[in-house]
Amino acid sequence: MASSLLMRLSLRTSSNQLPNITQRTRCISQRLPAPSSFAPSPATPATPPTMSDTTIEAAKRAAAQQAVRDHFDPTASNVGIGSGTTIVYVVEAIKEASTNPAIRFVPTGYQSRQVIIKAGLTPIAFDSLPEDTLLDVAFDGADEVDLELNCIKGGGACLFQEKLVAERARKFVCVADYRKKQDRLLTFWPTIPIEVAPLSVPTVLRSLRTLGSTNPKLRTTLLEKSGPLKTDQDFFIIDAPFKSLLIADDVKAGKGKGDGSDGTWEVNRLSEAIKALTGVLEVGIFSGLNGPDAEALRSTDGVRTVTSGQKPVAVYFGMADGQVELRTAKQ
Ligand SMILES: O=C[C@H](O)[C@H](O)[C@H](O)COP(=O)(O)O
Repeated sequence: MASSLLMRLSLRTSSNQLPNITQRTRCISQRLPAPSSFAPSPATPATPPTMSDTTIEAAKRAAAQQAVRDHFDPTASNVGIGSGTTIVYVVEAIKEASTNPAIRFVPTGYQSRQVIIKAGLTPIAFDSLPEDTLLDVAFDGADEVDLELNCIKGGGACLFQEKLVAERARKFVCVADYRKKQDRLLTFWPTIPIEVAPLSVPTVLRSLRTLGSTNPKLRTTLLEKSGPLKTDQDFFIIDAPFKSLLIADDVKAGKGKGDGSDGTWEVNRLSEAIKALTGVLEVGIFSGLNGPDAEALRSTDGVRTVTSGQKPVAVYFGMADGQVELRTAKQ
C-alpha cells in the first residue's frame, strides 16, 4: 500500500552537541545488556558499518530533530514515545519545542517512561487513555526499514507495547540512523525478534524452524546465570533469522510466492504466520496499514475500531554525511 518517496533534507548537527555516548540507554539497559546489534546474518552477507559511534549518534539526533519539526504539534494532547537510543533525541527535541504542560506522553515501557520523566514531561500509562482516544502522533525507532516502510523492531526487547502505541496513533513516525535504511528487511539486521510466553519457548522454536528460520534462538543475557532476557511483560524474546523478506511489489513481480512454500516470505505473510503461533505475544514486524490508511477504512467502510495502523507514515534516516533522508508512505 505504501512505497517510498525519497527526499534529502539538508541538516547538519554540530559534533560538539553530541551526548556522552557511554550514557546511552536501550530499552532494557536498566536491567540487562543489549543483544549484539548489527551482526550480519550468515545468510545475508553485508558490509558492517565502519562509521564511529559519534557519527551514528549525530545521525540519530539530526533525524530526530527533523522528525519533531515536521510532526510534533505543540498543541497536541497525547503523544506516544517509543523505546531505544534514538528516541532519546526525539524527546530532547520535543522538550525544546514544547512548553505545553498539558501534553501527555504515552511510554512504551520502562526505559521510555524514564526518558519522558527525566525530560520533565508528563507520562500517562497506555491503559489510562480514554478508550476512544487516539494519540496525535507516536514517535519510535526501528532496527531496519524496507522500501514499503515495513519495520523490524524489538532489538532492545521492546515490541509489544510499541505496537500497542503505534496502532493507537493517528500517525506513527519512525526515526533511525543510516544503518537501518535498507530496501528489504533482514538485509543487514539479522533476525526477527519475537516476544513469547516462557512456557512456549520449545514449541515456538520448533515451529519457527518449520516456517524456515535457520537457527532461532532464545535471547539470553550476558550474565549466563541470569538466564533468558525478560521483557517488560516478563516474557522472553526469540530471535529468528530468515532469508531477506520480500515486499508486496516483489510478489506482484513474480519474485517468489511469499507464503513460505517456495522458501520466500513476504513481510506481511511472515508476520501473520509467526503471530498465529500459540505462545507468541507479539512479533517485531510492523507492517500492514498505517494510521491514515486505517482512518480511511474507518470513514469509508465504517470499520468500528480505535485501532489504527502499525506502519509508519514517514521514516527519517539520519545519514553519515549529516543529512536526513525521508521515506514517506504513498498517499
Ligand atoms: O526494542 C527496541 C525498540 O524496538 C527500538 O525502537 C529499536 O530497537 C531501535 O532502537 P535504537 O534506537 O536504539 O536503535
